[in-house]
Amino acid sequence: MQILPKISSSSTSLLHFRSSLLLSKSLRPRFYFHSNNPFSSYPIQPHLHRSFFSSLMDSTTATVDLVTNNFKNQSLENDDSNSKHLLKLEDLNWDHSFVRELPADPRTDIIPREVVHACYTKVLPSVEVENPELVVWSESVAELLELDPKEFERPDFPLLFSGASPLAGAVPYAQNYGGHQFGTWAGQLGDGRAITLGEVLNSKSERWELQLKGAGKTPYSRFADGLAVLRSSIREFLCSEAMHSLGIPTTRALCLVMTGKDVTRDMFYDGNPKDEPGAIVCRVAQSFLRFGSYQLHASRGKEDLEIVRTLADYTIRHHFPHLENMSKSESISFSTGEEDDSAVDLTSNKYAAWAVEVAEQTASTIARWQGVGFTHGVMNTDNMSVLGLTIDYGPFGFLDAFDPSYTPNTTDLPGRRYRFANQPDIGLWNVAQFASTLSTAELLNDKEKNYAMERYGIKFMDDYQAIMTKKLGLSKYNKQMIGDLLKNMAVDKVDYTNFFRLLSNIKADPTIPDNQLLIPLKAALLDIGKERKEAWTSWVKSYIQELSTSGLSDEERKASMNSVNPKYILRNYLCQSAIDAAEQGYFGEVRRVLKVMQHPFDEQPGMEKYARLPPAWAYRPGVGMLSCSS
Ligand SMILES: Nc1ncnc2c1ncn2[C@@H]1O[C@H](COP(=O)(O)OP(=O)(O)OP(=O)(O)O)[C@@H](O)[C@H]1O
Repeated sequence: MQILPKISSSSTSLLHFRSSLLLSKSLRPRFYFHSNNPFSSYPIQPHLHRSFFSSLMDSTTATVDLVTNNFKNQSLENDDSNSKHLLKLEDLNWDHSFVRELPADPRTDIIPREVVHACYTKVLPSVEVENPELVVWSESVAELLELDPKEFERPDFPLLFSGASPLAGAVPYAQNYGGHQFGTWAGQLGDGRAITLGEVLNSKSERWELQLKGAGKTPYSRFADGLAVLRSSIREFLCSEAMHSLGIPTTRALCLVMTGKDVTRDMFYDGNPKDEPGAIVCRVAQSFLRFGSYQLHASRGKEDLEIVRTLADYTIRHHFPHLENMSKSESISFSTGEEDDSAVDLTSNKYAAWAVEVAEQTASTIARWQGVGFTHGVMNTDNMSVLGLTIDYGPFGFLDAFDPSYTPNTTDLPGRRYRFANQPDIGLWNVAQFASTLSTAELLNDKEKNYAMERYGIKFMDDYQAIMTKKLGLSKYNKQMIGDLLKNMAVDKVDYTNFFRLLSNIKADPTIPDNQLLIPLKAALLDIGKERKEAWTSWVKSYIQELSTSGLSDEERKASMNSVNPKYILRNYLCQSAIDAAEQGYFGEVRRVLKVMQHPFDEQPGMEKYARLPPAWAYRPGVGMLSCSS
């Protein structure tokens, strides 16, 4: 069964949007060129209508504090200096709730097959290794597990984290899930090369799932080999850690081990496969459950709807426990528009409250992607975390020259479905699939489903506006100013990261003569002609005027802007340099890039070369744009 919700394209105001959601029984989001979304300055598919986001732009207010607080919350987890009792690997406190509480595949072989009525299959890592080596590790992830950093020095560490030797206490399994890929239902997918070792509880009762990506075949491997190569593993390791340091919810990475065995890959899908070094990343997250984990069972008809409910209960119990006992005082009431003015009472249905949280967390994460210019590249529903984490670092890319139509994925080129500017709409499309799944399982009614989707839109715009307001150092959201800026940036292909970092050097002094206004931005506004200089000068003038109302000193504003505008971003070419060195056996560069990306907002004297624009070689195939071959 295909679950395809619809959203009316005629919604031009928030009210209209709400009503149209209510009117359509089966909701199907469509993808629009959003004339009012400042990211979409240039039409990609002009024949399509404008985005529903345009209708929300004027009706939500941004609060700068929201962003400040969110960024603060993200860094809390490392603030546990008082509770240091460090563990050996053997002492980890394994929990295995997933295996205990959810239906299992009765078989444990790895023969590719449809696995029905089950959320997972117990399977052991089967990857072959030859003198495996530890390439890089994250002490900050070890801290989450309360793991002694000395454990990384153990001679058996590479064997344990390639899966070649069993880790005491682990009960490995592969998860079963499905998904929509590029908008089409793909059926069962599952962990074809990721094998979970189990969940570890730390002393604060935080749950962390450990998963080896590239550890060998599972029943979900279909025709593939269950393996991963060094280049994609380095990209996943570095980017997940870099995203965390940028304050963006993400899966993490504990370590990366090179197997010592080659893996054959056709990197450009051009019929020229070659051998590449194999590798395994140990990923860590509170949970790797995806929208597709629920979708798969709902797609299999009535008999399996009970599994959707069981999985929903499991997820709420372990990952949204505050919803189990929500009291009336926390209730949120919502008027759904002219046609049906009754309220959605989230206290009467925990699944509705859950769907809203999933929608909002997804929206919030995507707003942060837009803020730093991150393009995921493969936002299929099997890559949408139910915790709103960024998951699956395939052909991702951070924007260099600003281009709203940028997609890092060569497979995405014909339609650019996953282009930068389209990510907010795709997020909604995916949330709609998730909400429809819950509604198919009779956990949500139509009104609750619509409400979850509407909350996505509102939360996205609130967070996005707050982020952009802070990036520019403004006291309130200014749609016109931000829209004009992004238009200028797109015309002149201005580097997204460097521009915002330099912008904080502008002084809020209206007496600065016109011919000096662009001096602070010189390094970002390269090669612009006279006419463009005029456009930029005019923008900077209005910007300075707006700044003068902010009440902040130049120094205060600069400090605040620099806390959200990174100096260092994991550009694809930096990943590639680290990969090239590692493939030659030199791991120092991967480790150095990790260190730099762990402090993206700091100046880091001596490391300036990691903030440079991409060199000419960065435009060669396989660096700035990648296929899914990994
Ligand atoms: N080399 C491989 N061997 C077996 N299965 C694979 C392989 N590569 C991808 N898959 C499977 O293909 C599906 C979609 O691939 P996707 O590119 O999202 O995977 P991935 O990068 O392996 O996964 P993840 O989403 O866990 O990061 C998933 O079911 C995945 O497990």
